[in-house]
Amino acid sequence: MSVINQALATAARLHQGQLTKPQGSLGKLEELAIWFAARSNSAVPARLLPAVVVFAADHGVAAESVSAFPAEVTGQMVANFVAGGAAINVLAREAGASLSVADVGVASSYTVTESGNAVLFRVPVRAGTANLRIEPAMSEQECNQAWTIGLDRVQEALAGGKSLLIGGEMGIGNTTAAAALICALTHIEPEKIVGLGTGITAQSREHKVQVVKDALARARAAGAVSAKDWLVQVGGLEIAALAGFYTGAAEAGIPVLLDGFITTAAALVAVKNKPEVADWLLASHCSDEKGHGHALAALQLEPILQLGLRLGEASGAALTLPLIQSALALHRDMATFSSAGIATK
Ligand SMILES: Cc1cc2ncn([C@H]3O[C@H](COP(=O)(O)O)[C@@H](O)[C@H]3O)c2cc1C
Ligand SMILES: O=C(O)c1cccnc1
Repeated sequence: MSVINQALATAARLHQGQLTKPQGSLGKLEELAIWFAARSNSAVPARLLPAVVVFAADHGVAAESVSAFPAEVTGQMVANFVAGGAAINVLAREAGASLSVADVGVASSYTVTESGNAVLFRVPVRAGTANLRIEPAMSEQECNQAWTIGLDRVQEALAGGKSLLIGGEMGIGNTTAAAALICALTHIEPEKIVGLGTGITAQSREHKVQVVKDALARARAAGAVSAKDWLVQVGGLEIAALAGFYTGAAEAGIPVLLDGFITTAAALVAVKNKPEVADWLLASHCSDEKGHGHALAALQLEPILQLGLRLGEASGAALTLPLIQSALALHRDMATFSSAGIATK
């Protein structure tokens, strides 16, 4: 596991104090620049080279009517990513981030026409998870296989010189799996965590709460204890790949920008599995999904934005990139009091 460099943080803080502005006047942007300095090789880090990887997979629990959309949408959206028409295609392009999609377990067949800005890796572990309400979502071996796909994506990003990793997800039914994981790992009750996902009714949400309660009771009876046990029992293939992705990023010493509810559930798994992963995580936004704020608080993360988003796909993280790049540009390019000949206090 890579360790963060406190000496660079101190040097970056000193540098901030010399820039031509009242100290602290750039608020959170100052803290962001210092945060990145501690996770780079310089007190004044270079512009970030961000990579977005969207992990896609299906969920057997979709059979329980927990989503407003049918399961086929997962594969159809993968085709949309490759064609360039999804929100994340637009946002990654705007932010200058590379975009790839990893199919780690889409159940339906889909046809792709490569015309957009996303590269597709077809590496399905199985055709979607099993229904986590009634049986383990996947086997331990399948979970490890999905986790390793996340690690592989980090290696590719490293080889490409990327300096910030963003994971996204696509998988109809995955707010149910994410909610179950968050409940299991934070001991917060499902009523506080289960949300509306793609836009189910309040009545459907009550049913979704019961599905999560049943899944938790079943998994507990099956002897789930560790974060990885819970991932096998109530997780998802894309969530396992994301947890591997975050763990690999921390091992390689590359900062991670989290997205919404599902990616935060994956981060919880990664951190409960290896607490040092937490040092490398930054929260982009707090989504409108009911339990997201609780999950971020459990990770002691403060989101940068709160825009009422509830999309996923890494959209919130991509939207935060321009702010982060601005924070680093200010840190890098502003004049100092002495270079500009400006009187100090
Ligand atoms: C067209 C469309 C595009 C999406 N992009 C992300 N999601 C988001 O919605 C899903 C989770 O919500 P639930 O648990 O209610 O199914 C995930 O696929 C997530 O990424 C989408 C959903 C839809 C319908
Ligand atoms: O918070 C999210 O990432 C989210 C919320 C609803 C649906 N999909 C994703």
